[in-house]
Amino acid sequence: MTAQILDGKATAAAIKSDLAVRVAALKERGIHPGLGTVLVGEDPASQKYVAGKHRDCAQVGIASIQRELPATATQEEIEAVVRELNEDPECTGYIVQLPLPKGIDENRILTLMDPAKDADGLHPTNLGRLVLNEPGPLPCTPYGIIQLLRKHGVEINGAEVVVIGRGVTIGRPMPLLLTRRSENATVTQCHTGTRDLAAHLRRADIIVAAAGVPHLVKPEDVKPGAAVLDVGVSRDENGRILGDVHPGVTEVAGWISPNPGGVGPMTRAQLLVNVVEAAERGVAAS
Ligand SMILES: Nc1nc2c(c(=O)[nH]1)N[C@@H](CN(C=O)c1ccc(C(=O)N[C@@H](CCC(=O)O)C(=O)O)cc1)CN2
Repeated sequence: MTAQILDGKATAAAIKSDLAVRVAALKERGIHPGLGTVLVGEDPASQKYVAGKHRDCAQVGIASIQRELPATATQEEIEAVVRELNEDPECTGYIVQLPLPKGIDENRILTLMDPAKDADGLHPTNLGRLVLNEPGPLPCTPYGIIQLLRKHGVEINGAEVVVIGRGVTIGRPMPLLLTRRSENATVTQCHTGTRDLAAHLRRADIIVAAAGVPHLVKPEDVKPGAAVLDVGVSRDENGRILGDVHPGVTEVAGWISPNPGGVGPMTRAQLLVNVVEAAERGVAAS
């Protein structure tokens, strides 16, 4: 068996062309969505991701607001930029690119954001809304993964899903989304304390690998026909991406997300969905 491709690039392109129409409709009503990004330091991967987010904005007609600080920026300097974006009427939603440099209190920065402008769905209020099943922005990578599965007709309802990882952007929120009634999956969360990862993987209909450990998911541990989402990003000595999924898994799985070209573009598309939905909610409330 050779796995079918969960094509994030094509799926994200379709989402973005729908968003372009919605942005045009908002502009006709005098609403001009603008996405802000806060990038601290010179990490080449983060610079690339942020540049991609602004390229996407240009494609759908969302204005871009970019704030860059050096790696030496203090907690107070970053907080000042967050306060400034909270007040900026041109910025209808924004993100703080993670990770922040060592020594910076990331949770304090996220908490300081105006939850109504949190385009990442990572503010404690918005994570709380997710737990309570109330409307709000959804964390971009987890919701991008759900959309990727839905658009390719992969059955989530009743599926046994293994999520590997427990970070704030993916591992923590992913099970919350998958266990909503609308998705209805059964989730096992694995992490560095899991005793027998392979035993869990072998039972999974869907695997979300977000550990950041190159080739952690091996072909012999994947159930034939399973859907495998490769979220991990490590780099080889030439800067090329090494995913969490061993290339041999393609011969066993039913579905596989390429990396690059899978979950990354979906993360960016979902970010724009959050910006547009927040603007539309504003219209509905006015
Ligand atoms: N504030 C946030 N920080 C981070 C998040 C997040 O959701 N919010 N997630 C990741 C990084 N990320 C988003 O910012 C992200 C990762 C990957 C991509 C992407 O388009 N990847 C391309 C490949 C790019 C390359 O060659 O390196 C792909 O997969 O095709 C976009 C965004 C951590 N930080």
